[in-house]
Amino acid sequence: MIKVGLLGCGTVGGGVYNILTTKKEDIERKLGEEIQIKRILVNEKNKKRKYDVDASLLTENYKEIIEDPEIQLVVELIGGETPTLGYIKEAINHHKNIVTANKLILAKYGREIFQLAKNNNVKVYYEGSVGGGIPIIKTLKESMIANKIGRIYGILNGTTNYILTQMTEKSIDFEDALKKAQSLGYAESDPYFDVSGLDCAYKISILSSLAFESFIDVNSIYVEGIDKIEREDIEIAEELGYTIKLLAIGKRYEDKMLDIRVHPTFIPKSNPLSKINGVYNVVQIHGDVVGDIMIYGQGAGEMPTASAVVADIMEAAKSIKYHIENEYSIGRLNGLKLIGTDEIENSFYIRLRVNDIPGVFAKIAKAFGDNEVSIASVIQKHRLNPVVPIFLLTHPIEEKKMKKAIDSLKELDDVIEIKNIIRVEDFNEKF
Ligand SMILES: NC(=O)C1=CN([C@@H]2O[C@H](COP(=O)(O)OP(=O)(O)OC[C@H]3O[C@@H](n4cnc5c(N)ncnc54)[C@H](OP(=O)(O)O)[C@@H]3O)[C@@H](O)[C@H]2O)C=CC1
Ligand SMILES: N[C@@H](CC=O)C(=O)O
Repeated sequence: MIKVGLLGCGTVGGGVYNILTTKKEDIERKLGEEIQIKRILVNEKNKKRKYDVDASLLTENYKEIIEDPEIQLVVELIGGETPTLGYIKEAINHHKNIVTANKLILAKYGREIFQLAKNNNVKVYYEGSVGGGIPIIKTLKESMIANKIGRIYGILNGTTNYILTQMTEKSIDFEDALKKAQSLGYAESDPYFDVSGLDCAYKISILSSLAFESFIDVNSIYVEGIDKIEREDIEIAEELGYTIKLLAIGKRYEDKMLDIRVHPTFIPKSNPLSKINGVYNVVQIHGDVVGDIMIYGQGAGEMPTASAVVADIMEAAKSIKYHIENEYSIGRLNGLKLIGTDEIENSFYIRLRVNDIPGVFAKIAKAFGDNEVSIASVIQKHRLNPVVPIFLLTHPIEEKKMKKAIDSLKELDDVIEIKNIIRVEDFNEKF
């Protein structure tokens, strides 16, 4: 019998408890071993819970789990950095294997945690940390092991994808869509992490560390969230044949450089990523042997995430049962440098408000240099006003050149305000 301690019994922890108790026999049959939850750490023992959790298992004292010699596996589903990082490290020092869905901890402290686990000859499993129910960690670590990965595209945050879909399809406001995502259990306890793009940055740093075998410092990733996206941007994107998604990008250039970033992106409607809606996430990977693969599923929520966590628990139990040694972990190679976004060439969508005077487009186009702007248009419904919104779509241009052009736009008297700038991904690069 493998005895497990759960840290947290909220959205995901509750789902894990439910699966481990209702599918107990099934799990034992598949594993050839019983899994027993011995203790569950929560913040408040007397809180009303969704599932009928055996009250005798609940504790508010983490030491009852971490210092229990019978518990071989600790499943961390509290989230955040404090007190979680300390609990994980203490558990490893007590020779417990770890399962976690905590992307923040892995992205920020992964190297330290994996080293500590190696020193203590225990393992850390983290399938639930990226893409909810999508088996993406296993895909990268095992199924694609023969490949050199050239590129990863991911829609990796269920909350923001749900919000953008609601804003696009149902014309629901940002705030209302966020409230719905929270009530469905998709959002982080502080939804700032979702909306700001940080959650997505943690996830792409974990995937990139695995794919490019090079520990990625999450603080050096360019991150932009969805908080500046307005309905107008979504409508224009639709008219132009694009959908706006919060896209995570990881690209390898010539074994020397990595381009890793997270930002709202215009995705052509012809690309399958544009069709991934609601809480669904997707990861598209290019490997030199297999070519492109795409894997998608629900990226957040109780049961999809619990599915990934229970898979990890079962794998950890198997490893404990058969005494399988700790193998490699993320970040084996060094030396790949991150490129700053200034060096990267993209097309850009730019929305501004200008005085509606003859010749205003010509002045704006001049700021970009000849031939850099492919489409410039007035948003027609505002045409009778003296100040009108317009948008531009540039040809591919280096970001630093685009910024220079924006600076010169700001100096034009007829440009009242730059409302939004969004990158357009063309998906045509070859790896
Ligand atoms: N929700 C989702 O869709 C997904 C979440 N994740 C990750 O899974 C983890 C858990 O998320 P989620 O289940 O949504 O979080 P919840 O907020 O729903 O649950 C957190 C749990 O931790 C307990 N807890 C919080 N603080 C403490 C503390 N200081 N000491 C002891 N227990 C504490 C809470 O106790 P109590 O119940 O008493 O309040 C609760 O049971 C996070 O790392 C998150 O990023 C990953 C993928 C998807
Ligand atoms: N808040 C996250 C939860 C899963 O990681 C999301 O919305 O994707």
